[in-house]
Amino acid sequence: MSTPNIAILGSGNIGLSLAKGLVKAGIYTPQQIGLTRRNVAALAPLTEAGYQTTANNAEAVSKAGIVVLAILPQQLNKLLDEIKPAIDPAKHLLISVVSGVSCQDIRQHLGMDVQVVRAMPNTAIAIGQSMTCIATDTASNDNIKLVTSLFDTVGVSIRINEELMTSATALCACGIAFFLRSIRAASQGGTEIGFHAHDALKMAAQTAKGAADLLLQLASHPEQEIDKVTSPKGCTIAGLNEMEHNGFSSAMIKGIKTSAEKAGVLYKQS
Ligand SMILES: NC(=O)C1=CN([C@@H]2O[C@H](COP(=O)(O)OP(=O)(O)OC[C@H]3O[C@@H](n4cnc5c(N)ncnc54)[C@H](OP(=O)(O)O)[C@@H]3O)[C@@H](O)[C@H]2O)C=CC1
Ligand SMILES: O=C(O)[C@@H]1CCC=N1
Repeated sequence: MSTPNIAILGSGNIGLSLAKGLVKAGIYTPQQIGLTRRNVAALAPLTEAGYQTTANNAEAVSKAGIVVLAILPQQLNKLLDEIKPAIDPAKHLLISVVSGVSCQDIRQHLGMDVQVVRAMPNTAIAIGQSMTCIATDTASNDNIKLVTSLFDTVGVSIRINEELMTSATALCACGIAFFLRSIRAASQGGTEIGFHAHDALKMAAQTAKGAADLLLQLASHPEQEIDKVTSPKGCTIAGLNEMEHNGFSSAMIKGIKTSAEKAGVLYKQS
């Protein structure tokens, strides 16, 4: 079965990352992807690259089988009102990456029984390295498989219960920023102890990549790998303990909890 054409409504950070990731993975050609935003002129380079760009969401929906909602929570209701006349529940599958909005919220606003699957990717989707969490309430197994297979081409995906989607948002989608800030902080430390900024950043990023790969490739626990680094009376444990005295783990845990709480109210506050 060939994958239906896709319309990405909201071509911002995550919408464009998804489009680029799908093309890079060879699942779609740019010509099979519709991209929308109100300021369509900003999509000129994408138009040149062959994507179907328009400011008309309903038109994009009518040309697609899969419709990705990639706008901000506060922009969702207006967009749903706009595309409602173009949606055919027998033809369309909706994939929502919008944080804090349930499948039921979307069906309720549309007033129709269309199939909705939520996906929570992160921006590493642009390079095929997303951690994507997938959830639904009423979508068919075939459609869940279709969405999973799509996101499997642009990273790793897992299916979770829908009530955990706000937690997934914090840990994986926001998480990219948390780990990037950690790498940035490490590079700032590196510069203070003698490296040029660009060297320090490269060294910190590759070190972070190695740490992540140790866990993923060896399926080991972080503390098991940390124990291998911390020589008795050594410099690693001295640095690590200093970080913990300053609340390193605590700051990460509290930040993730705060993000999850915020993700849960984004739509209700909009
Ligand atoms: N950024 C991330 O890492 C992730 C984001 N998400 C979720 O994805 C969604 C989008 O986030 P993000 O990409 O960061 O946000 P952006 O603000 O970067 O992108 C939103 C895009 O939607 C467009 N837009 C707004 N209203 C409309 C409309 N009525 N019709 C068509 N396009 C419209 C905007 O362009 P214009 O103003 O020109 O219309 C903009 O390009 C959010 O719900 C977020 O929670 C999920 C996972 C990760
Ligand atoms: O910051 C946000 O609200 C969005 C959701 C996850 C990543 N970015």
